[in-house]
Amino acid sequence: MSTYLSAFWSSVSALVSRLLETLGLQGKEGSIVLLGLDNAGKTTLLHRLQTDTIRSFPPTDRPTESAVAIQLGGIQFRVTDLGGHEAVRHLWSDYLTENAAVLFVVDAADAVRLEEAAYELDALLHTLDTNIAVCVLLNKCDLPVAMSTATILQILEWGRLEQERKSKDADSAMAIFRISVFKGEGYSEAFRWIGKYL
Ligand SMILES: Nc1nc2c(ncn2[C@@H]2O[C@H](COP(=O)(O)OP(=O)(O)OP(=O)(O)O)[C@@H](O)[C@H]2O)c(=O)[nH]1
Ligand SMILES: [Mg+2]
Repeated sequence: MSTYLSAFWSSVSALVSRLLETLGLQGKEGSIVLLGLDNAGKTTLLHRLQTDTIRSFPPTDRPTESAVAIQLGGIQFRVTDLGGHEAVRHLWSDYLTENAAVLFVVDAADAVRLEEAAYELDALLHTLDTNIAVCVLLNKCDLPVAMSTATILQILEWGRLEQERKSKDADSAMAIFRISVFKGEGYSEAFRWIGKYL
């Protein structure tokens, strides 16, 4: 019986490996930089990825790098969490190396600061190499006051940002996902997307 079981599991794992290979995700490694305004939820996300638990953190002042194995895609990511408050945003540019992808986290429930987030995203895209994939995460979608995607896209001027990047490089990649770190929703899809560009 146990021989049957172990044969079964080894064929399941072979099947999963083949599937990941087909998806181009097997054995991949990449580095990701977490950016976005202070209080967006970057450190909470990194901690959830590492431990699948939620806890609170003081604002990040020093960049923190962690290796995180994302189970879903079978990809090993190195994630660097940077502080988002204004005084430390100048550090962002030091981490935008060519093999990194950017996760830009936005607090979808903070209407007051959405324009500030829009300004920073715009500024980032102006300095960023077009071969660096940019994935915007609209976090805190568990809150009833979270804004609709349509409203956020309009305030971020997403259409213009996309057009400007595409006009510089037709192959440039950017995408946007609604997530809730608290509920554990949305970010697996985002990592799966970003995995294609590492
Ligand atoms: N409702 C809700 N709150 C969240 C979620 N994710 C994070 N938060 C809260 O948002 C606040 C800020 O989280 P942090 O992860 O410290 O934010 P940060 O982006 O790392 O901030 P800096 O380090 O200052 O740049 C905390 O109170 C978190 O508990 C979420 O999915 N839903
Ligand atoms: Mg932080």
